[in-house]
Amino acid sequence: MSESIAKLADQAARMRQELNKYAYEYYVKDNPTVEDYVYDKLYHDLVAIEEKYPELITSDSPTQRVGGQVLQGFEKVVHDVPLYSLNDVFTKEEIVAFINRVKKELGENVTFVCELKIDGLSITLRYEDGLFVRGATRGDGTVGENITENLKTVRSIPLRLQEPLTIEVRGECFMPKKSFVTLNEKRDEAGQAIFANPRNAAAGSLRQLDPKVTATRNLDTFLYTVVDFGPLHVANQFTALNQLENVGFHVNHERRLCKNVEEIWEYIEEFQERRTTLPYEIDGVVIKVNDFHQQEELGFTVKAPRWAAAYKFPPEEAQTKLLKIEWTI
Ligand SMILES: NC(=O)c1cc2c(=O)c3cc(F)ccc3oc2nc1N
Repeated sequence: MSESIAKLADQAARMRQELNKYAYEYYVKDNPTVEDYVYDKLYHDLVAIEEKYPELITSDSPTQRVGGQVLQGFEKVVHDVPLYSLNDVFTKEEIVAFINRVKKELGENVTFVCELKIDGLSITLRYEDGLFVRGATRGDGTVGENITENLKTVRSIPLRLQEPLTIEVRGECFMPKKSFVTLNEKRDEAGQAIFANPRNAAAGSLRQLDPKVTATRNLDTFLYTVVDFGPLHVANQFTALNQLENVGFHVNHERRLCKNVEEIWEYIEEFQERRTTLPYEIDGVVIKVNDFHQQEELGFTVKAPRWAAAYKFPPEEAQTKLLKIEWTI
């Protein structure tokens, strides 16, 4: 590589770092430090360099987010570690039973983490030396579909982590409510079938064979699990979530440490109230034992972790029916 090309390569690398930093501030920290036109100008200048010298293009360049070719289909991906589902609970009594069972096995010294249950699609993301190498759907928990090209178009998914980590992380890909309304308005105007809910719209958008279509759907993510938490050097779920955000992932901020059923129920009631005001759909609250060693002690059943429970909100229409019944009595 000649002297001037080497200098250009360095300049392009610095531009990518700057652009990825702006994207992290905007999509992950929700706290942009520059106006959009600054980002757009720098992005435009990087595209100009890469168009002139394609050999300088790297996989983590933001210009590579919207993939090239339309796929014929999705390759199968076998998950080294299965993506389990969660045991659902529907009442406070069932939460009490869950907490009592956990405390019976672990003793009284247990802390729980409550997280919002995002109503999207489970995804798993693999990084090697900090670079995004593969993204897949949950599928049946053991075999999913390789949707890397489509996930690369999701702006909150980092193409390069802030540290050169080799890890696999899991989370939810979802369509924000505002994007869902706009998409359905456009589809309705175009005489196309509209999506029933944001979850279906996200599923339909991730199953597009043409990444250029996925790129228009304004999908977002919240990550919540590190498959092998070794590289992150964290001992519990709460710090794992903080670390996931520090290395570049979008993590939901409404997470809360709870010591007992009362605190858990307080969190549930708060978000049952706030549910309609959130910019994304949730269908409940996930309650997890916080300490990873205690999680390992409890382990898994065939289908679900014994150290977590998903409290499901009553469906909204049922809630209004309930209100009506109370009113007539
Ligand atoms: N939809 C969600 O927002 C959400 C989902 C899961 C899971 O499905 C899940 C499945 C497991 F086997 C273990 C932990 C989990 O944690 C989770 N945490 C969340 N916040």
